[in-house]
Amino acid sequence: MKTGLFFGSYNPIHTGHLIIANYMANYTALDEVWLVVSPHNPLKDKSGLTNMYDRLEMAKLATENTDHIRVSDIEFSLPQPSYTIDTLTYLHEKYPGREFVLIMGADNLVSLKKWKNYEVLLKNYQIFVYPRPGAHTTEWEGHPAITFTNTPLMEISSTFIRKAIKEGKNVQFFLPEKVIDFIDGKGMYK
Ligand SMILES: Nc1ncnc2c1ncn2[C@@H]1O[C@H](COP(=O)(O)OP(=O)(O)OP(=O)(O)O)[C@@H](O)[C@H]1O
Ligand SMILES: O=C(O)c1ccc[n+]([C@@H]2O[C@H](COP(=O)([O-])O)[C@@H](O)[C@H]2O)c1
Repeated sequence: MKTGLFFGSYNPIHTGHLIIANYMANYTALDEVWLVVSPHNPLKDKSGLTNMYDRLEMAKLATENTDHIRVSDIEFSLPQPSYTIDTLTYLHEKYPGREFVLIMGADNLVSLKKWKNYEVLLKNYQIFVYPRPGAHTTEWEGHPAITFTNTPLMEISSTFIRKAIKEGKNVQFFLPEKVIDFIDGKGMYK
């Protein structure tokens, strides 16, 4: 079973994430994609980060009726910040029958050399990378662990959405209706 792991803060999950997850789960050699909600990205400041249970709930609401896409809270019970190599080691032990592949945007590949044990990660795992606007990744071209995919480019980010909500703008279609209702109901990002 080839499983793609799409790690993220998902603060909040948006249509960009969902299109990538759909593409990876249904248009590539992967059998499934797990959206792994990370409590705390080690390279990001924790202030301004919505609590992980709300981020998890939004990811679940967004993927309720999707094929081959699941949401994982596996990092909630692991030490923080969330180092991907440690999560992979844990998952490898827990699911010995699965082959895990990492999915990341080119923006994360640009900072990969700052990640904990990134050489071990590259030695033991395949990484599917898709383009993000402004991310320059030429130094990685031809690397045996890295596969660049042809997913569409979408210039949308959680930062953009949080700012738009704060400014009272309409965010319809940037994220699923159910997630918007959840955010409104809790008065988040105001
Ligand atoms: N519009 C998008 N298209 C494709 N991939 C995206 C898009 N937005 C985010 N991603 C990717 O999804 C993963 C999780 O990203 P993350 O949760 O940090 O979202 P983000 O929108 O980049 O958030 P933020 O703006 O808060 O940094 C990362 O690998 C990131 O590259
Ligand atoms: O392992 C690391 O050193 C490491 C460094 C930076 C980011 N990550 C992970 O990469 C994922 C993407 O984070 P984000 O905030 O861009 O969605 C998230 O799961 C982080 O925990 C992991």
